[in-house]
Amino acid sequence: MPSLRLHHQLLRHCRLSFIPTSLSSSSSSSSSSSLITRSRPLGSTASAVRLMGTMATESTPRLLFRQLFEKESCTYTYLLADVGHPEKPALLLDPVDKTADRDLALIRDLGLKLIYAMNTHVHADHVTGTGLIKTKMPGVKSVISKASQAKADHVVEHGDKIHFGNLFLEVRATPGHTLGCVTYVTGEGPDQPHPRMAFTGDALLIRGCGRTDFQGGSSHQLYQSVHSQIFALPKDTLIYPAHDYKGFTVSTVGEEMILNPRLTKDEETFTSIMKNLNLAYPKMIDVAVPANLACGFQDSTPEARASA
Ligand SMILES: N[C@@H](CCC(=O)N[C@@H](CSS)C(=O)NCC(=O)O)C(=O)O
Repeated sequence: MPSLRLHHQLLRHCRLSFIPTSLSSSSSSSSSSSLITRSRPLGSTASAVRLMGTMATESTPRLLFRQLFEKESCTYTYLLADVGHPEKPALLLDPVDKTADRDLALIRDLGLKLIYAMNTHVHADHVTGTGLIKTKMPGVKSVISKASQAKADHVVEHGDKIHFGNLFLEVRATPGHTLGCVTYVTGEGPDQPHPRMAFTGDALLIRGCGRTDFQGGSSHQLYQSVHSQIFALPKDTLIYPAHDYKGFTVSTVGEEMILNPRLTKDEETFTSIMKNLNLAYPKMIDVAVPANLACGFQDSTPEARASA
């Protein structure tokens, strides 16, 4: 029975806090603990930027994964680390300022080395924890998409790979909720987690999707993004969104392709649904957007931005 199989898959995944990946080590695996690589030519820019020169002995990647919740904005923050690597390099996806201390305490307790604090997009409903984390843990680098036009240490584009230890995330452009939305997907390969995991931000929510009525939103773009970049992933890919308002924690591509009440419709019906959502503007939008364009610093003067 397909629904039962899905249920077992989810249960199995949720019970694992350490996800071992393949025991075989790839001959091409990187020995540095952090790196952002770009497969396309970049003109005069180097095609691979080494962020930390630390050399480590090759080790078996093993994913530590935690889903963390911020209850005021119903935001999920995700912690991922390669605990098979001697440095235990870690990254945080979509941290919130209000829970930054909790997240950093967890990272210290687990003996991880946080290298990236990343955002899927410029959030409108809460202030990102990225700026605060950078001040509290010097050396951490912020990451966001170039299309978001926000300030960060590293701006990434579709196709880039974000390495942490011997694991990596692939960047997929999924505009529509905002112009600069990206989905981060765990890598494909024998040493990478299976099933794959997609961190969809607000592009695809469980049984829903991000609104498209501000910040360069477009229902047409969102529909195309989800269908071409997320629904094209293997059906067992786990969906981890940036928000949930109903108590869901995880879904799969296969499940959303069948059960998502908006994205299973044709594009015209989808557009009409989105036009008639009639949602109130997020309460914090006027504070959050300028702050998040400056890496989460609420003082968005040029001086504050320069020191971000
Ligand atoms: N009430 C909340 C904002 C709720 C909201 O608008 N959520 C966004 C994502 S955060 S910008 C959204 O896209 N929701 C889609 C949906 O269908 O609910 C607040 O005031 O912060």
